Amino acid sequence: MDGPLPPRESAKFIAENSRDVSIDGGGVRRVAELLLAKAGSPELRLGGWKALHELNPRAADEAAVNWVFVADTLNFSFWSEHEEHKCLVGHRGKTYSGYWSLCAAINRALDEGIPITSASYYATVSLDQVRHILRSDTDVPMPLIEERHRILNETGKILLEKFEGSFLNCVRKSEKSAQKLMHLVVENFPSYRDVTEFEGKRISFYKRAQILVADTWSVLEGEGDGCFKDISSITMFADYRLPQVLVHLGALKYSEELLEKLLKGEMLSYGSRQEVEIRGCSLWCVELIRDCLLELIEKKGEKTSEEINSILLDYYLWDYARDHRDDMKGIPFHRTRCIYY
Ligand SMILES: Nc1nc2c(c(CN[C@H]3C=C[C@H](O)[C@@H]3O)cn2[C@@H]2O[C@H](COP(=O)(O)O)[C@@H](O)[C@H]2O)c(=O)[nH]1
Repeated sequence: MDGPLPPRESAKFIAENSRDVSIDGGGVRRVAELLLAKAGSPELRLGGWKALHELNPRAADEAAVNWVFVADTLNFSFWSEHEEHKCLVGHRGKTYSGYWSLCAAINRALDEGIPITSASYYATVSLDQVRHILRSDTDVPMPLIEERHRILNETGKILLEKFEGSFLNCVRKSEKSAQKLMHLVVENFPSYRDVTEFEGKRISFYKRAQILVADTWSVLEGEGDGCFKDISSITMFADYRLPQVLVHLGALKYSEELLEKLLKGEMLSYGSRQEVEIRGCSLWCVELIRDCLLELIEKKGEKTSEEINSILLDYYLWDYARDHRDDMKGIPFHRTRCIYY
């Protein structure tokens, strides 16, 4: 049986058949114009991954690559029932929520001498130890702790068996191809298989596999083993924040019925029609924004030092969503509880 449609083709197919989610051409252009003003700035450059985020590793060595691997293996489902009542992690004097609470917990464990980024450790780490490592400073634990424990054991064992315990060996097997690395990850690590059905077709988003490739490219600063010749083939990462910010910016629109459902906080199951439409249209929307932005840069005759790709647009929009949390209060994010994003 041949594999699912790749993410970009999946997104195009979904956008062409979507009922409750649509892309707004005028909104796409306005977002591209917003980003044009940022072209060349640190927020839209590869170096921003380290420069703008103090929890990300500074180094570009094997340990840093293995830090990225364990972070992206657990990079899912941080949203809480009530926004004001959520998991928080304090680290070196600052308090972090959401995805950053995971990174803070990883760095806190390393500071405590717990080798959480070593496969030989997390392949057999116990549930109680994982509860301790990911502990919250509030009475709200990080969601899906049992799943995180199961995935750590499963992933650690595979990394030991197939890649001598280091994700850098998996990166080297990709021979500097982002696509090959993405496929190596989904073929070998079951928790990364973000695949579902839409209108009778098998489709894929591979959100965590794609962000793993992107973060590997970023932590290696696009050099050496991280110099992926096809890095621009990686799409944005279909999570629950990007749709929210794209709706806020007017590039994506929900039907009345869907908006009402989301405002009530109703859950959407992974793989349900509306959840797939939200993720697929968001992905396709960012592809259109990138095309429009590259056109505007071309027209302006501006040569940006680095090629703008969907990864850098995604990072920018995700950080934008973080920085504009209050402005976005009226726009609901979709609530799906799963291990894929
Ligand atoms: N599309 C997209 N989704 C991303 C990220 C990241 C972290 N990447 C940062 C790290 C280094 C780089 O500099 C990036 O800035 C996490 N997520 C997803 O968001 C959700 C968590 O959201 P909240 O509850 O607000 O923390 C959850 O689904 C998580 O999987 C991204 O970049 N793009």
